[in-house]
Amino acid sequence: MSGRNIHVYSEIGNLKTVVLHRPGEEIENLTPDYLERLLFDDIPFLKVAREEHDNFAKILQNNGVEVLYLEKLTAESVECKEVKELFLSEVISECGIEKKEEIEKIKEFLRALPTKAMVDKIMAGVRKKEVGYKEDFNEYPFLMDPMPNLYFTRDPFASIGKGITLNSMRTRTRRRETIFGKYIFKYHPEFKGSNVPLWYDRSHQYNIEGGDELVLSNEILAVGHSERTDKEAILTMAKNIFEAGESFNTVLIFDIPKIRAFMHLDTVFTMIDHDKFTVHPGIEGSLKVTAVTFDEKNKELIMNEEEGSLEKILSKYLKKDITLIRCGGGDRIISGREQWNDGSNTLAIAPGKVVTYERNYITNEILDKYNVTVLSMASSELSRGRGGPRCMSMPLYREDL
Ligand SMILES: NC(=[NH2+])NCCC[C@H](N)C(=O)O
Repeated sequence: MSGRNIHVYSEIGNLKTVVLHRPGEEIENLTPDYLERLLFDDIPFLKVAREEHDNFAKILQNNGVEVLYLEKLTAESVECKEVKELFLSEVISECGIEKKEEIEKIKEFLRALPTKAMVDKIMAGVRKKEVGYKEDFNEYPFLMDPMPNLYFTRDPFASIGKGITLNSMRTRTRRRETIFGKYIFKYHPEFKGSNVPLWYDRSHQYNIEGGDELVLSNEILAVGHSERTDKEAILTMAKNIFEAGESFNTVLIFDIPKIRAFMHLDTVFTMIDHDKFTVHPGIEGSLKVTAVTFDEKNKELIMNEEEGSLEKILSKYLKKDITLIRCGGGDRIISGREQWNDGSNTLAIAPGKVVTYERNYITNEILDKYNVTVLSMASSELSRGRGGPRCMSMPLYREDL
């Protein structure tokens, strides 16, 4: 089976391969009691969420993108007995079960399933009654929590250059999601031989999430210091990338407000063409940008705080005039509404060709006026998880510009 490589040196190069996760039974395991802890604002109707997601996949496939599914890649990675045992032990060890008897029961229950069904069940969560325990109505029903955020494949691991960051997620509910990427890149028949370099590892103390990681060019990265990502993690990742001799020579750290609406940099800022970005006006006034470079001789990072407007800073580093397209046109109400529904979270599948949510029709009309090709999709149910088309996708291969 031929090896696959990671190759992502821009946000806009023709997208050739992407990882998605089709919303699973984990969505049906959401209830009001746990919505906040599980990072959802409402309970999606799974049937419709799947229809919307299938349409998303079809848009990509109709535009020449190979769609891989996280759940299938994981099942293919843990098929062999030894790896499956390692995987089961790691997944169970991180779900907070303490009693040895419960650990053995849930391991036996999962081991007995066909591999793909086992992966689907781990993602969906395991209830106490599924392994033979009595459930009182008022007690917590899960032995293993559901992972409803898995369809936001942008965050647990992120492709940069030839490698990935295997991320250390901020919240407990999303931490186990990174185990899937760990086993795919270590054991999947099409990846294990590629020795994909890790620019960051899930075991590291400081947090970083993929929604904060943007590849602006083959030299420049932009990373959000956000509600979910620590500056220390960005610096560790930067040093690993610089020392590996990749083509990147600068990491721009965007210090953005630490609030849920702006949870990741890509909720307020995405690249859509060689010289165009969408941006939420809510970050422009207070934005602080720090440029991180590398002193090869002393093997040290150098940090310089950038002055001036976002356009000026981007123009300086991308060496071209930059246009910022404000989500919602800059109107306080429209921008607020459309940013909340991920109007700034565009996925570029080619230069000037993006996937967006149809509900953000004002921003879409503005993009059209800038000659951006907009492929819009319904998202009434998907939006309840508070993520957009970029959140729901992790590129593995983009053609160079
Ligand atoms: N790249 C992104 N903007 N991801 C959005 C993730 C949404 C998810 N409910 C969370 O809070 O983590």
